[in-house]
Amino acid sequence: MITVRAPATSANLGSGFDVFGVALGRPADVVRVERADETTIDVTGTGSQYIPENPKKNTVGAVAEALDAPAHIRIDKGVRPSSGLGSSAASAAAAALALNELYDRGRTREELVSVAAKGEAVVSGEAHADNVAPSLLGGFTVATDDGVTSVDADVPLVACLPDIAVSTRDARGVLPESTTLGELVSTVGNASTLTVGMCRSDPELVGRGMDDPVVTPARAALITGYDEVRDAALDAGATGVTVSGAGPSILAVCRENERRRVAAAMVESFGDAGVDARAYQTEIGRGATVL
Ligand SMILES: Nc1ncnc2c1ncn2[C@@H]1O[C@H](COP(=O)(O)OP(=O)(O)OP(=O)(O)O)[C@@H](O)[C@H]1O
Ligand SMILES: N[C@@H](CCO)C(=O)O
Repeated sequence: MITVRAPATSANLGSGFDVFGVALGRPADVVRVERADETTIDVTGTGSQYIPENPKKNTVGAVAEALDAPAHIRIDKGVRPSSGLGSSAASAAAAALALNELYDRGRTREELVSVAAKGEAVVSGEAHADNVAPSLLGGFTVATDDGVTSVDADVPLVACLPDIAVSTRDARGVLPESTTLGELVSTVGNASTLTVGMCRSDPELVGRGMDDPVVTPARAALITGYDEVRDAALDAGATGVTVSGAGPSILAVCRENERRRVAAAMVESFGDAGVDARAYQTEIGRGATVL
């Protein structure tokens, strides 16, 4: 039996839609695999009642098929589904690393990114790698059609998860089909600022570089209280705030000693909007680990 812990992740970071991602220190999924003649799946943990155990509908089923590695797979969910914290990707990343070990397939972590992304296609119809890449590799990742690059970064974060669900499929449905040249220039500038900030582990630059004039405004409308929660986080000292992945979680970047204050302000502001929420005070973390 092989057991793997794979972390939650935050994709997009505003200006890096479908490209940027970071691994979070917590929460995480834990996946156990044992060889079997055919794949079966059991799911326990947070939100497990909403997750299909049919291998054709669960992200780990697609991973087992891609690696030709049938197994009994037990998923203990620490990352709530439809959270914007890469829940479906955490299971897929953990399964990819675990099944690679179990069947001695010899794939590198970089090679496993495209395997785990096949799991994401089961959920949203497209094989995005921007959550599975950081969940496997850790740190800050840049996933493009040409492959994945990553860098370790030390940046304090708060991920605030409201008690509402937004599916990736629905959140992609509200996106504009085109953008202006001015918005393109601004997005490239911000994404570049953010990347330099990650290389320097500089929360000021990372926060400033998260601004995005195209995707985030369209999605904010799906999250009750978004504008108020963002303003509360900024007032409490966050250097930047954006929608985490496809939402509804909201991600704030801050300095080390301001995480607690930012987390409290975000939860209180969601409360004022009539929405229960919890905040993870975390940081950019490492990738999946074999336990
Ligand atoms: N192993 C799994 N873990 C979690 N969700 C799964 C899994 N397999 C299939 N799903 C389905 O995927 C959907 C959740 O995925 P979705 O991409 O919408 O959310 P997310 O992974 O939390 O968010 P994001 O990708 O925006 O960070 C739910 O409908 C859930 O039933
Ligand atoms: N980049 C993806 C992440 C969620 O799977 C999106 O924002 O739709």
